[in-house]
Amino acid sequence: MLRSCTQLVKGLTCRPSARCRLDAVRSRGVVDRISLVPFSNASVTTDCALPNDSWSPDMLEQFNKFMEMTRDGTWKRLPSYRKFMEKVTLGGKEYVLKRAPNSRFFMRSIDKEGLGFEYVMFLNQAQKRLVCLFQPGIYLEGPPGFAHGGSTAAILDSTLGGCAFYMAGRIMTGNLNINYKSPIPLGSVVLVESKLDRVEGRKVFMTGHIRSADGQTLHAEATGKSLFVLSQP
Ligand SMILES: CCCCCCCCCC(=O)SCCNC(=O)CCNC(=O)[C@H](O)C(C)(C)COP(=O)(O)OP(=O)(O)OC[C@H]1O[C@@H](n2cnc3c(N)ncnc32)[C@H](O)[C@@H]1OP(=O)(O)O
Repeated sequence: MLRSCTQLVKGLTCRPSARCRLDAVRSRGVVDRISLVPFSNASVTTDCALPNDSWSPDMLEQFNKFMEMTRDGTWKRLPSYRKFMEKVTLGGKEYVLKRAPNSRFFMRSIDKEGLGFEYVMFLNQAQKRLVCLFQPGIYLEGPPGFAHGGSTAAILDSTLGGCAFYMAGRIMTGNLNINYKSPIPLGSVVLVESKLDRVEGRKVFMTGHIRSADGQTLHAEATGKSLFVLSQP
């Protein structure tokens, strides 16, 4: 656990409090082509894709590495909220997404930091890639000490779906094929990689995999049959 993220988040300053306010991160490295408007309720508008005290040194190291790559604009950090966005501007067109008043975005539904899905996503539009740094918390347990396969599917779905969304438009998951290769230890840091393979009409084909942060272990892979279907125009 961290004492403070002041020293660990390279080039950025924040108060050494439980909730770091990384304004410097918020103001850069965020997707500009697409505008996402979160709900106005303060309890759900905190950007969760920023370091908090539950992040391990390995998670921070990976975060710093990707933040460095946002400097020249090739990679963008994606903000993330407890409630999903209410408006999306995509390719100049605005979509209003109606949500139930007390609903939560599934991936951010556990309030206490570090217990559920801790993650941050980075998008590379030129390469049609989205990478997610993921640290599974103890509420995601399946086999003793390891992440539940459903949580692995959820982070793959969100990463591949996010990539399909940012690269192609509004989608629904039609089919997600996963081969589970090696269990993911709770509290470890893994890299979830996704890439847009091809678009055929309304079908968006994606590939992806999950590796340990050191690259040595392949935890899971999503095959080329994984399919996201674009909404009807
Ligand atoms: C930054 C964070 C971003 C977060 C991203 C969030 C990602 C999470 C996304 C989700 O969790 S979505 C929720 C889970 N998914 C669903 O509940 C979807 C349920 N299924 C449906 O709503 C519909 O079946 C679907 C929209 C997927 C497709 O129905 P449509 O009536 O719009 O399309 P249609 O059935 O006409 O199929 C269009 C094409 O896709 C093909 N297709 C559809 N489903 C398929 C399937 N399962 N396997 C293979 N092909 C499929 C279909 O054959 C056809 O191909 P062709 O154009 O070549 O004829």
